[in-house]
Amino acid sequence: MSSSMLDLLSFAVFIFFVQRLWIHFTVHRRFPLPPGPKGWPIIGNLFDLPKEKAYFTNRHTALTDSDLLYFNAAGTSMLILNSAEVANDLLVGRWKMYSDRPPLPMAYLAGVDFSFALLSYGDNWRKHRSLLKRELSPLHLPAYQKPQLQESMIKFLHNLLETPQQFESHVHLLFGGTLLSSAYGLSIEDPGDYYLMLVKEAMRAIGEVMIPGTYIVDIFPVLRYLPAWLPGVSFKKKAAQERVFIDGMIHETMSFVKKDMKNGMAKSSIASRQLQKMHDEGTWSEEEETVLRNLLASLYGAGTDTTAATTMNIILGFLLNPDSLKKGQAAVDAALGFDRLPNYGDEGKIPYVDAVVMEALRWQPVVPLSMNLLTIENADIYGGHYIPANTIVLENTWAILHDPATYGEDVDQFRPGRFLNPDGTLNNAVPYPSAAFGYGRRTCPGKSYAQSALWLTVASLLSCFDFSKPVNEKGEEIHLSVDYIDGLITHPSTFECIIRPRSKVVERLIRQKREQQVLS
Ligand code: HEM
Repeated sequence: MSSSMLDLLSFAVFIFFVQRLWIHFTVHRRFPLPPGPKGWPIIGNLFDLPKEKAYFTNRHTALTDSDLLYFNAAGTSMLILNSAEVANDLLVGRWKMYSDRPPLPMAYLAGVDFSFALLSYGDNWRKHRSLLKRELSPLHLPAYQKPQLQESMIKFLHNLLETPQQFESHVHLLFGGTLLSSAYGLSIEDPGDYYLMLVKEAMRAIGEVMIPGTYIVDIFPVLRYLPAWLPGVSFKKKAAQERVFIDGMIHETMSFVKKDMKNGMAKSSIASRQLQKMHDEGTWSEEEETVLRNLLASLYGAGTDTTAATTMNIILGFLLNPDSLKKGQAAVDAALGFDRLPNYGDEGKIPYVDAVVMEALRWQPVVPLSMNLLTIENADIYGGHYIPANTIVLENTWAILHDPATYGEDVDQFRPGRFLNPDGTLNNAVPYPSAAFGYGRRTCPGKSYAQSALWLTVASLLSCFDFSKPVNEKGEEIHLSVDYIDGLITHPSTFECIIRPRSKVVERLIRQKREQQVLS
């Protein structure tokens, strides 16, 4: 290294420490960091970070009078927001500073940088978001997505009738299959479908390269420039292996649509409609197609496990609180009678169904510690506390939705009735659990789609089936012991449930509808 380079480097180090000292003696004296456990030199709170159920632990570690909890994980600042008030103040009120995503070097090496959900906030993100809005806004749902969900629901109910013990797999097929059909026009008939396996493999790969703290390149990003043959750089080999599945999902699905469009056989889908629109309006370009392709590839991952896990929570809620099942069935029967299945024309007419959806989103939020949002360049001062630049901000959705002051003392129970007035109408004084979908600019763009999908699922399950706990050889109910599996999306561990059609009439209705569907 030349002496001028060394001089420059020494100067940069000098400036860095002067800046640190200045912050320490001026800013921190007036504005301390938010409360948090006292850390060790250099490693800070690295060993204080909860290894599992962080959302729960963070709420309970939060120091008395503050809803902020601060960790310094070996130099990386992390801030947990434990109340709706601070989440609103920062993520909504100061969205310009709190809408980014942190860099994920390992995930990028494996090709996950395609994902809309991980894009940095800016023009490219806006382009993706407005395209999605065209297809998933509440205004557009009735044209394409709702008829699609209605179709898939018949297949789902029929599957439950045939093999009720495989209900978990049927739930995944319902939401995954519908999204693949909506996005690409794919008809997914069974869990072994080629495209379904392709996206599932890609999801597994994405999950593996995004496990925090697993790959050294995530701690020292500069290592990504080293050649793969060097010792200690095996993460590059792993990234290349997983990239095959991830690229496969992005490209093969889109190739399927383009081939069918060329042959004039393409079914209506987001891909076919948007590609056709680009060609009709003369706006097609490689770049526009890439935006569409990457956006669509993000939907399965963001939309399947979230809705499926919420549905599993609903079934679990019915088992743990059979009274909610009885009340729900009575409400659906009163609105529909006994000679037809629910449809979207019934939306808004059965408050108990809305209450079940809201309660499931609140009771076990499937993203309990919402994704990371990062202050971009600037530090911030909030509530008398100094928040350093580049802080990873995590919103504790679980804590927000388990606040007894908002939802009552029995927040840990599944009780849809908390959202209802005594006369059975919706009680607007109890807030909708919107925190389940995030705050600010990065709030979930699939919210309306998810709500509609869950609404029809709940109405259909209540109308058609009975759910009960499994029994032992003496006919006694077996105690349900269900744990929650942490991950990008939290879901209940596998549990058993007895599912039976409520009547011969409903059984016949489902079979008739399915037969018509297969013949058409
Ligand atoms: C019960 C169902 C769902 C829940 C609870 C849920 C929740 C969330 C949450 C908490 C976020 C992060 C928000 C933030 O960063 O602050 C998110 C982002 C996202 N969700 Fe959902 N989601 C659901 C269903 C869906 C569906 C069905 C789709 C698509 C059809 C979808 C697409 C997305 C996308 C693309 C993002 C990334 C947005 C961005 O980064 O700008 N989600 N969702």
